[in-house]
Parts: sequence; structure tokens; C-alpha cells
Amino acid sequence: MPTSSRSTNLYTVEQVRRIDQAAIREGGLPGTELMQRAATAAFAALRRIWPQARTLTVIAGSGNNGGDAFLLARLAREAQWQVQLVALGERSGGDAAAARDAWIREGGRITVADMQTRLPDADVLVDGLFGTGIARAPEGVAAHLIEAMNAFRGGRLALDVPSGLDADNGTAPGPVLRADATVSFVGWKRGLFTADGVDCCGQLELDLLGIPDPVCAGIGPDCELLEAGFANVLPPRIRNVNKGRFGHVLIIGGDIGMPGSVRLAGEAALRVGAGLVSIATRAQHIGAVVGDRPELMAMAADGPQSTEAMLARASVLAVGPGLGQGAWGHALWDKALRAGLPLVLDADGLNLLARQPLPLPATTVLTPHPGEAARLLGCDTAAIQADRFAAARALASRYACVVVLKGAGSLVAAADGRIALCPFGNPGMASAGMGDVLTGVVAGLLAQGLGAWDAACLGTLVHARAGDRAAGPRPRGMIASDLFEALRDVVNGSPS
Ligand SMILES: NC(=O)C1=CN([C@@H]2O[C@H](COP(=O)(O)OP(=O)(O)OC[C@H]3O[C@@H](n4cnc5c(N)ncnc54)[C@H](OP(=O)(O)O)[C@@H]3O)[C@@H](O)[C@H]2O)[C@@H](O)CC1
Ligand SMILES: [K+]
Repeated sequence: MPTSSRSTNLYTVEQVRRIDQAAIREGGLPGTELMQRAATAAFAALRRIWPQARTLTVIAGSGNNGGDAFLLARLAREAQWQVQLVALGERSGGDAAAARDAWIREGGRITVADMQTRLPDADVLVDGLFGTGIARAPEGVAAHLIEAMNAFRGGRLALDVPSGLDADNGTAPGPVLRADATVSFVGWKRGLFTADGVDCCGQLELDLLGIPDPVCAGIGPDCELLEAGFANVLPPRIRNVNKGRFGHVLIIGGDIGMPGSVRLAGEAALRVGAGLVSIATRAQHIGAVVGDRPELMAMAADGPQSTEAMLARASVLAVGPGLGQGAWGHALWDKALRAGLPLVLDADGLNLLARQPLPLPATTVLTPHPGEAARLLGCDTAAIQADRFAAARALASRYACVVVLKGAGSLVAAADGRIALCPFGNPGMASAGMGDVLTGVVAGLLAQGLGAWDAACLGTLVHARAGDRAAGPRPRGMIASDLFEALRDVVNGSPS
């Protein structure tokens, strides 16, 4: 399990509101003080990120996110910056009303936005239009402002949440700000790290606003970030060992025309340290599988006896890469699930499960992408992406196992409701065979004795970190086998 600290905790919007309220009620921190701290933290971040900047365009909505923006505008003006302020609406509510009044009292001017508003040029733009209070897709003047902010030529700093983003789910039901940096307050909102959130926030910073830990006790978190240091959960190896100690992974799949998937999964299992890896595939694929990787063993899965002999030697199964859903694949899948061995199920292994929900072994990890998750839950892909956290939890609970829901900000969910989110990975990993590599990685970790949760968390982390290491600044054109060397580095804890 990742180590718990507030910098790795992810909260729902509701949980952050409860922390705000607890800070005000029990922590002796009035809302206006929290707002002042938020503005101070954001202005400090702005100066750090854009040290040359001296001119500012500030966009303020009518809620407390706008309040943060008014106070930041004051701070900038006090520091002799040239500040222009554009507001949505004539009035502000709650604590933001006092912030707006203070801005006006000190001679600050406000341009109230309409559909013709053009944003003044400046070095940096501050987005205080909407934070966690966004209640619906922005339309009309609000949508116009977001589009104008996206067309702004200077730097863009979002306060708390890029405007338009649903901070719970990372979805954007309408126009959304694409920020260069986001300073979030009180606690990380989980939607910043998954789905559209990963493309909207830019560089992320968190300021706890000085709310002490005891105030947050008992409130969430909903989820935890997987940290780079989690890679150390694999114990160091002693020298007096043999390969039998590190398990025997059997990869089952590779129907006619698809030997590559099992070959990739097999090498991935070896590269994270599995002792032995065998591949059960079509007879005609054996040469292709072991041809340039003689450390793999490959056998023809062409009848019940050969399958049983292979299952008897294995300690962990990975079922699904290139398996197909025909009679050959179905028979192998059925036998494998009934063997009761620790199991990773992917690709057509998942599609077969959606068609025929057999009970799964006690140690099982499912690794669906959103399309496979939709088939398993009997909904469409859009419904999965609309609330990835709920979807991952529903899958883990329905199938009583650990689930890795792949995609930007991959989620690992357990049947008891626990969730971890992987903040690593890059768009170069949206390419053929990457899922097969993840399957092999998780199976290879199960083979070394990790439980389903640890193997899924570590496997997802190691896969993403290896992807980042292999991609460097060149994610486009990265292929799955580019990860192999990097997997070996990451699983041995080599600094990047
Ligand atoms: N003490 C604290 O709590 C602290 C809070 N802090 C800050 O407060 C932020 C949360 O503030 P918040 O709750 O006031 O919500 P916020 O994001 O400003 O938006 C609400 C306003 O927008 C409006 N609106 C919504 N959707 C809309 C749409 N589609 N199109 C048009 N209008 C729309 C909505 O109007 P209504 O829905 O009523 O029409 C309402 O007026 C948080 O992110 C952080 O930055 C920090 O200072 C730390 C201390
Ligand atoms: K904002």
C-alpha cells in the first residue's frame, strides 16, 4: 500500500468541502483567512513559475474561486504589478463578496464580461472563474471566457482547478481551460489526475493552506497516489537463491496470427524478475515466440492433456493476450479459470468473462481498458469515462478481485473500495502491445510472491515509469518492446 500522507491523498470535492468547514469550525481559520492564504500561495507560485512577469490579467467568477482571484489581484497590485480584472457577473457571493469589495475600495477596476469581451494582453493570466463549485457545463459568457483564456498568448495559471473541469471525475462537459500550471488548495482533488484532468492542469502544485492534519482526520481520502518510492515493495534479493523461488508464469493466448501479444507479455514477466515463463499458444507460433527470446519456453496448447500438464507446472497464469474468443480460446480460458491459480486476466480473457461470468480465483487481477470495462459492466465506454472511480470500484466489487482500469491516470481498485491512482505514463503508451506488457509485468510480480493488490499497484507503477523512462522527450513512435530495458531499471529501483 502506498504510504499515506496529505501530499499523496486524493479527495472528492465533497471531502475537500468538509475539510474547509472543519478548518473554519474547529481549526479557528475563518473562510476569509483561507481565501487570503490561497491567494498568497498562488501569487508565490506565479512568481516562481514566471519570474519575469509584471503584468497580469485576472478572471474572476462569482463564487469563492473568484474570491481567491480578487485577493491575488490585490497582492499583485500591492507588488506594483499592472493588473486588469475581468469578472463574470456584477456580484460575488459569500466570502468572495468581501474580496471583491476590498478590490473596489482600493481603486481596482472591474470589466464585467459579455460575449464581446476580449482579454487584455499580459504576461500571465490567472483563472479564477470556476473552482470546485462548477455545477454544469459552462455556456454563454462563461464558455466565451474559457475559450478566450485558451486563446490567451501569455502563461495561464489556474486557481484550484482549471475552469470547466469537473474536479471529481476529471471530465469536461463543456469548454475547459488548458492551464500551464494549477495551484490547488487544501487537498488534491482526484479529478485533476485522470481522464481530461491530466491534459488541463499543466504543472501541479498543492498548498494545504496551513490546515493542520488533525482537522482532516476522519475525512477521506477517497484515493491515494502511487508514489515512485512504492517500487521498493519488492524485497531485495539474497544471493543464495534459485529460479524456482521467483515463480513460473504461464501466459495463455496467441491465437492464429497473434503471436506478438504473448511474446510481449512473456518477456515483460521475465524483465520484472519472474523465475520461469512459459507460453501456451498455437503450435505454429512457437518459433515466433522463442526465436529471438530463447529464455522463454513455448508449448502447443492443442488439447486437454497438454493444457493440464502446463497448468500443473505453473504458479501464476496470465490469460487473454491474443486469445481470441473462438472455441480454441474459450476452452483454454475455461480450464485456466478453473485451475484456481493466481491469475491476470486481460483482453479477450476479459471479453470472455463478460460473456460468461465464471467465479474467479481468490488472487485475480483484471486489467481492462475502458472498452473492456464497459463490456464487463454492461454499459458503454462513455459511462466508464464519466466516472472512472465508480467504474473501477464497481468492477472490483462485482468480480471480487483487484482491477486496473487503464487510461490516463490508471486506477487500481480492490473489492473493499480501496483505490490508488497512477500519475505516471505518457501518450506514447497508447500503442499496440502496451497492455500485453502490463499483463506480463503484473503476472511476473505475482510470481515473486506479491499479493493481488501490491502486484497490481506496483505493476501499474513500474509499467508507467518504464514508459516514461523509455519515452523521454520522444513519446510519439514508442513501441511496447522499448519498455523492456526500462522495466529492468525501474524494478531494480535505478534512479531515473
Ligand atoms: N472557504 C472555502 O470554502 C475556500 C474556498 N476556496 C476556493 O473556493 C472555491 C470553491 O468556491 P465555490 O464553492 O464558491 O465555487 P466556485 O468554483 O467559485 O463556483 C461557484 C460559482 O459559479 C457559479 N457556477 C457554477 N457553475 C456554473 C456554470 N456552468 N456557469 C455559470 N456559473 C456557474 C455558481 O453559481 P450558481 O450555480 O449558483 O448559478 C457560483 O456562483 C474553491 O475551488 C477554491 O478556489 C479557497 O479560497 C479556500 C477556502
Ligand atoms: K479556476
